[in-house]
Amino acid sequence: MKSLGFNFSQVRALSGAGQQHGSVYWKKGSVQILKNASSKLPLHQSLKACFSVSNSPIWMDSSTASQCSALEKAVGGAQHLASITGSRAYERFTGNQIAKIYSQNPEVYMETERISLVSSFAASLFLGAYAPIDYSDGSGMNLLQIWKKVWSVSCLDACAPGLEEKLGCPVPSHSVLGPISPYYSQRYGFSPDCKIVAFTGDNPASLAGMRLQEGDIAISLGTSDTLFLWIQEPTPALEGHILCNPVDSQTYMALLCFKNGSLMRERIRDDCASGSWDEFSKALSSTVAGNNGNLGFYFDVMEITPEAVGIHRFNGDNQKVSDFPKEVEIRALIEGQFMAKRIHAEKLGYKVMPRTRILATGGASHNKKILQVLSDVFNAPVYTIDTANSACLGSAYRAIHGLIAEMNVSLADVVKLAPEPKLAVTPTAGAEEIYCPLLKRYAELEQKVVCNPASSCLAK
Ligand SMILES: Nc1ncnc2c1ncn2[C@@H]1O[C@H](COP(=O)(O)OP(=O)(O)O)[C@@H](O)[C@H]1O
Ligand SMILES: O=C(CO)[C@@H](O)[C@H](O)COP(=O)(O)O
Repeated sequence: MKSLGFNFSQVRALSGAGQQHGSVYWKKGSVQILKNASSKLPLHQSLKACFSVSNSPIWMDSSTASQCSALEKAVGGAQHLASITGSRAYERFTGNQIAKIYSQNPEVYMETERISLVSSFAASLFLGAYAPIDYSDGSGMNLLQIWKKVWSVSCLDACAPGLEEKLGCPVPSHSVLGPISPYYSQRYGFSPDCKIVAFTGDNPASLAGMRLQEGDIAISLGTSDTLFLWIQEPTPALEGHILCNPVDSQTYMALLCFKNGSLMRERIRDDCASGSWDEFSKALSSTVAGNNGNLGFYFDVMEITPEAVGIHRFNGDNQKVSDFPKEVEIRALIEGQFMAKRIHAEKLGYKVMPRTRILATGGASHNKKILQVLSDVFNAPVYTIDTANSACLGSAYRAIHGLIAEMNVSLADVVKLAPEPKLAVTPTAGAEEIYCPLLKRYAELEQKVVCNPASSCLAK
């Protein structure tokens, strides 16, 4: 941006977002190095000795099953943990990741003075000091008591000793953390008055960028697929996550995460469409809604929602088949991914209503043929915003909001002049009649492919 001539001196506030759940481990004494970083050097040179863990765990890590069981046991069971933190124990959630580091490398843990999320890590760079974790991204750790918005002592104690001190106090997501560090004003020309507003997770930032309203459903088609809703009175359950709302601390956000998103679509695109999205889209156009009853489950890696792995194809008579013609495979993948989203959103209590709007974002939301299937499966119109990078736009909105949020101004008021989402596609006539019975079949077949203790996932 500097070499493009961007005028940093005009920036009044900035915020940002990071993939949720990942964690960064700062070595004892690092805060001084961060504070005193020389503006003559790039940050990576000044900070290279600051980290006690060199490979930070990210959300795709699922190696903490034993820590998850221990956490659920320590607090009185999976539902009880969900009632406290909004989610039962998940492998990628930061508390379980920290517990693993502590149990495998206690000396590394003891050497760590601060643990940041990806979001609060990035905020720390701009602040030149350790930035607090915001309530919304903090809800993805299995550590935050989401009702009182304080760390849960029983969860902290179950994960590692002395953890509260290493996490710092969580703050409302709209908090102004302080002015930008001298490093950034000297090196890039920011005004020393530029404010840093708490950073948050990518999905919470997307909720802000899409200006989600109650009743809307947001579907992000990025590396992972996620689905999120704005809710007033959540009931945390054994499936899905409840997070504090990033733009309104009194309300909540429900989130479902599907690990087999774009990477799965890319794999089928490479196998069945010569690696071309155009060819992939043509296959969707050349096949009929409902795929003549053929449907499939495509999980190259262990899925989060539902817990299942492997590729499972069924013909119209519910018989398992080993392959489909290429075009049928492509439609089965996309229909299957969207049917799963609708079924699991409905399990969370969401109902598709006549006024339902689906707001689509993420890389695959550029693809109209994919959006058409989404619209047909949900029988609802799909909208997109000009930029598919809603997490980035949401960070800009949140930065402006942070400057005046204390005056009780809502984010909706701050961004009311921003362009409205654009209608991308509407449901095809007759889609509801096709997908109603298919959704029922998909839900029944899903029961056959999910992992449960009585059956091996891989054997099916
Ligand atoms: N035309 C397209 N059709 C379908 N998927 C696409 C298309 N263009 C990009 N993508 C997908 O978008 C993904 C990236 O989405 P993005 O939202 O940037 O990811 P992230 O969640 O990592 O931020 C890529 O993995 C790619 O598969
Ligand atoms: O784990 C989750 C949400 O719970 C992921 O959605 C991550 O937040 C990162 O997503 P991508 O940006 O890689 O899709």
